Amino acid sequence: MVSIFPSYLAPLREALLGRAISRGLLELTVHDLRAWTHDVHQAVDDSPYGGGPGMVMRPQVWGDALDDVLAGPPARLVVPTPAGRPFTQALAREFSAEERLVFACGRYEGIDQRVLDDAARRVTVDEVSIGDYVLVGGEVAVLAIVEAVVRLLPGVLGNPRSAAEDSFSDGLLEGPAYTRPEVWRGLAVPDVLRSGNHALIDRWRRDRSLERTHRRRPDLLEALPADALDRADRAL
Ligand SMILES: COc1ccc(Cn2ccc3ccc(-c4cc(N)[nH]n4)cc32)cc1
Repeated sequence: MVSIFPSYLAPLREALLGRAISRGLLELTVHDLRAWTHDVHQAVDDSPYGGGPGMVMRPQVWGDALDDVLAGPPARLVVPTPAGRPFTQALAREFSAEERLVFACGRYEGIDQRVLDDAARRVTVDEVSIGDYVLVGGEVAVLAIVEAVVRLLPGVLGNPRSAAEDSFSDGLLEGPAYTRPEVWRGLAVPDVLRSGNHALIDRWRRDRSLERTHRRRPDLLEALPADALDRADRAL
């Protein structure tokens, strides 16, 4: 990863991801973009051609940085931007199959487009958005993307079932989850979950997922392949 705020990416070395690194399941290197500046002010930005608010990150510094960081085994360059294509669970799976990913964290109003155009001559460049809202820089997006990708790597999650079955894997939202106590502040756990009847439990969970998806994300239902919903689903 390349950033002018390398410490913003320190959380990637905590908890589950930190353990995955110490277990050798993945390697993480964070570079400070300013290492590739040569002027005393270590300038990384300049005014935008055509005018407009804010500053744009200079191509020379990013070009030199990516020349070095992209050298070595083939990598895919991931560049978070509000103007990117949506980052989805499908793209997370695609990224998780890559041997090497390089993340360019922009700041200001973004990176001079020629940096991405030049990189695209050598590697696959993915400009991705993590949602329809504007952040201040790419680091938070990289934290989200890396977490979504690394949890899919074999051995990272204690329970591999959870990655295979988590929401968005079957195209629906996760339903409600419960644990002890059976009654908490007058609220009881749905009886079916304590029935031990796993066919009934699976049906109940599927119904809750369908209901929630229908209520909160009807777009996901529309996107389901025709054969994804069985007769019982449709009866809901
Ligand atoms: C209007 O154009 C703008 C362009 C960039 C910015 C700030 N900024 C600079 C680099 C950078 C990288 C990613 C993102 C981002 C990604 C998502 N999903 N939201 N925001 C934001 C970023 C503000 C405004």
